Amino acid sequence: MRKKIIAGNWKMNKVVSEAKQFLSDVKENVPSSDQVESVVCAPFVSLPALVEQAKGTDVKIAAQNMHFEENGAFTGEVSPVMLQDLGVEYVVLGHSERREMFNETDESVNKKVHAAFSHELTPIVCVGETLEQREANETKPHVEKQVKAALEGLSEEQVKQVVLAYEPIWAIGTGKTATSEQANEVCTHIRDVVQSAVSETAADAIRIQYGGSVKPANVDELLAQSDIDGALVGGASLEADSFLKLVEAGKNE
Ligand SMILES: O=C(CO)COP(=O)(O)O
Repeated sequence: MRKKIIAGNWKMNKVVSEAKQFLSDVKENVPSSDQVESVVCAPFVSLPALVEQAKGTDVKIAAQNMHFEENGAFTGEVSPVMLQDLGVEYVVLGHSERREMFNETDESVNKKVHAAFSHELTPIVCVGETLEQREANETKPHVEKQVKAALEGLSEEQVKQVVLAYEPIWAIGTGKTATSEQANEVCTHIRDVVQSAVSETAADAIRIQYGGSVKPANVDELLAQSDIDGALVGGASLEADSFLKLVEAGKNE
């Protein structure tokens, strides 16, 4: 049985004091990490404070991006070495906003996935189609290409630890959630892709989140689907109450 993973992706929101307030509101109230993984994906500037505050609690801290190189002349970038040194445990890679606005490619995502494993960071790799691709019936081939590229060159053991997040771009921040059946259909396809590209064991173990307008009102139905193992949540993860409802839902399924 795959353990559910609920991750709040704050995107470019919250100053450090707000981030600390959020963590103090949730840290004693999240379910045990034996039951569900609760992850907060925060801007770089808040990571040191959040990692400190999360010590000894069931909240895990994630970065929202990183460079693939360990150090060097990359002005403005943050490296996997720096995240590992801080005690960050997860890193979101290849979010559609980064692919669309910051030139993230399948190739750079794959390099970052390898860099994550070299530095004991668990990658949460985002994939998903645009509305145009969905309407042109290109969802499955597009997502398949992204998944295969992201996992290229990983060992079976590493693939088992990856978290994939299926986020249809047309459902992000729009209030339009994919129906749970639509979401599950693509997540099932992703698992089939992992099975044929890697192995049945890897496909059974890998966790696949859904993301795109997830909120307390629709999370139960999404998590009840056969191939959805969690949620990557933007807007509805910003308030402590709402985040707590989402992680509780992960526990119940
Ligand atoms: O992009 C997302 C999470 O990474 C989804 O954002 P929303 O939950 O705000 O639609």
